[in-house]
Amino acid sequence: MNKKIAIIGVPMDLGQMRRGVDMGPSVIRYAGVVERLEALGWQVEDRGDIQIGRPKRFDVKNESNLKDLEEVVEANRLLAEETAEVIADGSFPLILGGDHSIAIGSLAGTAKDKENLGVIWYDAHGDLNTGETSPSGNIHGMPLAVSLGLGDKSLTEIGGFSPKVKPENVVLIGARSLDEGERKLIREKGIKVYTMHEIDRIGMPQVMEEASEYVTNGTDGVHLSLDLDALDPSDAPGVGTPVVGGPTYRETHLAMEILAEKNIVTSAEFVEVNPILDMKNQTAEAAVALIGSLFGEKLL
Ligand SMILES: NC(=[NH2+])NCCC[C@H](N)C(=O)O
Ligand SMILES: [Mn+2]
Ligand SMILES: [Mn+2]
Repeated sequence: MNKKIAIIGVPMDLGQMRRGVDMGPSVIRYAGVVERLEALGWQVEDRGDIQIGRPKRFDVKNESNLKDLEEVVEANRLLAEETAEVIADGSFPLILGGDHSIAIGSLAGTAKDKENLGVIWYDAHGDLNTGETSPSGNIHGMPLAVSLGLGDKSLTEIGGFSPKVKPENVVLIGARSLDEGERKLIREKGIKVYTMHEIDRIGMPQVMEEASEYVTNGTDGVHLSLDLDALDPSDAPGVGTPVVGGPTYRETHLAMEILAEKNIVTSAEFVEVNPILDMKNQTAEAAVALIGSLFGEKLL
């Protein structure tokens, strides 16, 4: 990792139906992300927020079963450009969501000029739906499929190339809620998944050892996409699609610390923090603490 971090806020809430996740970047800043990173010796530039269009009415699906598609496409286009710019400038892009649909733009930006980007998808969900398989029409359930080149063209072609990532360079960690189409896709593409079963069985340290090895094998960078709903809802209640039985705050810290030790992550995003559903900003504070660990914070 270099010593420069560029923060990009993406106040996106159109990829799902719970309003409030657009305040995510704001509450993560309020929880002290810049100060936390500066205290670790990083040079931090907060580039402010990506502009998000407002639809006349929320949640209107198009014929391909995609809600608020136009606004999601436009914001991700802007995010892809901004992310690529930050990387060209020699900084580490740290993207703050917003719902998980923004991973479409951040991966379009980070995968530009990279043949083999590795991806760690730390999430309760697979986010591997397309318009055809999605039970909800919510684009936040689709970004990983889009990045693999699957789904609506207006999404896959953001950044002017597709796919952004190859299935063999992706690892899912923390999965415990997958739709039928997602399971099928995982089997078909042979995508590596550490479900809660594996985490319970071999423990987080072993999972992170193996996953780190896996995503660095033949890759030219590693993007960490961390959905706060990966954590158990008792530790991260402020998310729109909570699923019981997740890794704890402590296990997730350990995961971040292992990634810091290995020094393999080249870009990251923290998404789905929704202050309306949160308890006294607990989830935003968890995000900031995890970001601290990812960037090298230690107690002693
Ligand atoms: N980024 C997320 N929280 N995604 C949740 C997706 C939930 C469900 N699989 C769907 O497609 O609607
Ligand atoms: Mn999720
Ligand atoms: Mn997600």
